[in-house]
Amino acid sequence: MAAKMWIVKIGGNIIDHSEGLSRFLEHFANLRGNKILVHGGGKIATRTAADLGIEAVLVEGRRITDEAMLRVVTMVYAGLTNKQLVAGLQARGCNAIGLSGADGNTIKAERRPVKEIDYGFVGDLWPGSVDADAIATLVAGGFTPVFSAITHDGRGQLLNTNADTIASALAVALSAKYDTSLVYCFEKRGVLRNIQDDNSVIPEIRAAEFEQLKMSGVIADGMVPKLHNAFQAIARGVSEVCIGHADELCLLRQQQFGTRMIR
Ligand SMILES: Nc1ncnc2c1ncn2[C@@H]1O[C@H](COP(=O)(O)OP(=O)(O)O)[C@@H](O)[C@H]1O
Ligand SMILES: CC(=O)N[C@@H](CCC(=O)OP(=O)(O)O)C(=O)O
Repeated sequence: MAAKMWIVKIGGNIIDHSEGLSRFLEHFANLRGNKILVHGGGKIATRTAADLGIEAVLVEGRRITDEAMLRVVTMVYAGLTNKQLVAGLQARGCNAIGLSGADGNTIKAERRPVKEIDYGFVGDLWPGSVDADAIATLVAGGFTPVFSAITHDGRGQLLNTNADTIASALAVALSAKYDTSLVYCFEKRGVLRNIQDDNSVIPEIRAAEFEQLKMSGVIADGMVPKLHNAFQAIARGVSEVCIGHADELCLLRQQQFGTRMIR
């Protein structure tokens, strides 16, 4: 039987709160089996850009990334945030190694083609984007990779890539080698039937129900692309995808964590 691999993604709201982040890092460090952490940090990038007099523009949840914004997101995601997470995990006995997609050529992207909107230096992934062999070598060496939302095109250009998409692509690629679970951690207890009610967690969502929940407005905003990535992963062979609160990561093993996606 293939060895277990957990791909865990944390969103910007968790990274932004030091106490919640400490609790999450503790849970993640204690998670048994092979594991990879993927992080965003969108809120911090927006704040840092504002401090530098650069306005953030997001279209359908994707950041328009001109040269100045690329410098900011590279500094924030691949720099400060990544290194703080790595240091936090090292302090908890987890041998983390921080990576962008350029490091070890682990994740290659293509600049998003200009249609109605020019997103600038935003990278899209394709099925061959992830070098699963390179990542497996690090994992076999005892390292826990921590991926930021920065990739490259292989021709010297760094690109900003949505962290949920990176997590999904990693899970799909690593499914060929491991029994892979993809876990999205955020600040709510799962996909909620009523966004005002933290106890209205929907335990399971089937692919067929996703459209219906979107149409009725139960699922909105950032949850739409997140679930799209989740179902794409399931459709492409990932064993398990779930979404829940960063504080409840310890419930994963008991299968009591948040919302589970079903094919
Ligand atoms: N039904 C829902 N259940 C939970 N969250 C939802 C739902 N519909 C919309 N959302 C919103 O989706 C957000 C998560 O998406 P996003 O902000 O992109 O997450 P992250 O930055 O953590 O990856 C939540 O903060 C919440 O406001
Ligand atoms: C292209 C694009 O939009 N990239 C994202 C990458 C960070 C991210 O995904 O962060 P969260 O998980 O905190 O949202 C951005 O710059 O916001």
